[in-house]
Amino acid sequence: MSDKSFKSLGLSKWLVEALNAMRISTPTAIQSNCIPAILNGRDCIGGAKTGSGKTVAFAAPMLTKWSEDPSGMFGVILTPTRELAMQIAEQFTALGASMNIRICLVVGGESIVKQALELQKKPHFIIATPGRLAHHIMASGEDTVGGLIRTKFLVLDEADILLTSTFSKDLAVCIQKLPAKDKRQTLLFTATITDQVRALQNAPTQEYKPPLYCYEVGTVDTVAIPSTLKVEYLLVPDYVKEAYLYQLLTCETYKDSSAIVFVNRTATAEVLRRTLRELEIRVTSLHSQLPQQERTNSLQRFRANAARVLIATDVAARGLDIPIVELVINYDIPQDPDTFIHRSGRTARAGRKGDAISFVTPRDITRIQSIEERINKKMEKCDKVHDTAVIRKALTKVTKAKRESLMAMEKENFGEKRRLQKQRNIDQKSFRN
Ligand SMILES: Nc1ncnc2c1ncn2[C@@H]1O[C@H](COP(=O)(O)OP(=O)(O)OP(=O)(O)O)[C@@H](O)[C@H]1O
Repeated sequence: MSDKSFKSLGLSKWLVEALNAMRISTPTAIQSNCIPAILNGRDCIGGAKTGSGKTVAFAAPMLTKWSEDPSGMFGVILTPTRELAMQIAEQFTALGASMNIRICLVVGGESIVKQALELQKKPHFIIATPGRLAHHIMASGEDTVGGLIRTKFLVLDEADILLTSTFSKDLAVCIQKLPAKDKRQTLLFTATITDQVRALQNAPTQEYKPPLYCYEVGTVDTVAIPSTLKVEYLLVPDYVKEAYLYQLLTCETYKDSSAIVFVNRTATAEVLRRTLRELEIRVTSLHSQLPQQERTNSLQRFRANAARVLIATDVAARGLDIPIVELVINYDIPQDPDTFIHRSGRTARAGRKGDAISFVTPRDITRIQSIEERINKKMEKCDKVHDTAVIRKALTKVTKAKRESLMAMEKENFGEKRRLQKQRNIDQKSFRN
């Protein structure tokens, strides 16, 4: 937190009131540094840890400028996942409610026709995943996407991943429809600034103009995770991972905690969801193989605490802001240390405490070392599950539940080889739209 007020940073009075109504009254470091620069017309790279208020850092100055001239399409905000786009759209809607703000959500899995009709009404802000916005640009007429040429702002939220090859084609289509780099402001935000993002400061590209104002709070050379986040590991033999998970979720410390369990594959998410449900844990799941309506419902149930545990792939790793989450479990260790930072950052947000526990099998040692090096912190050994007799007792129950889950999945043809292959492919592309 800083000693400045939002008003002294130059935000409009109506917006300061809207922020205060959400109990956001003292700017965080990223906010007090980036808001004046953006209001001054600068392009900006903003790097700060997970849960440190980056959304307000880019939204508030844009909303202030928009309210001075609230006409036409004003800003485009691109994010890697549908759920994150939905969350940002909700925040913009809430902040701009008193000013009759018009927001259009453009994400995969929803009606293209409905989105095209909304785009024709010239919303003030478009919050989109690159794949679906690119689709509209290529498939719709000027009456739908023509207004994009007058937008004043482009935001890349989770900029590091949006600048990777996964998104490059779609991003290029979107950018080519926006005003040239000198005629718009470009804002890039992430908790994990990569060299590729940082390089934009010095090297002009066709799409981005230096010099950018670049502000990084504690993401380089210091610990890259929030100070309120406790990181621990649990050594787990591969064949009893489910029993350890059950033990951890039902141990004295976490038996009532909201938890997200991250896995690397959709098939694992499905087995775990069914197994834990058999074991009477209130569980739901989020991954790219679910229909969009189910994804949305699942997340809503978890946000509302109707489900206590969310089993998720990396579609849930970035940006999601669910204050009740107290525990993140890395059931599978991610390959990229930055993914660990984003996953773990689903807890310990905005100064709250949270725990991230990683299940480590002998195969994962190298990955854990890379993560510790990246976050600049050693993980401590988790002492919540250590009694082998207890694990052995749980094992019988958990093995039975898992067997029943697998049988049910087989009956529903979930285990079919071709389908699993498709899942693997889609899972790799799960960020695309
Ligand atoms: N100045 C503030 N004071 C108190 N709470 C704040 C402030 N700014 C933002 N918040 C709250 O902090 C939480 C985290 O903010 P936000 O989601 O923007 O984090 P983030 O930095 O984008 O994280 P991530 O890297 O995970 O996307 C939100 O619930 C938000 O409402």
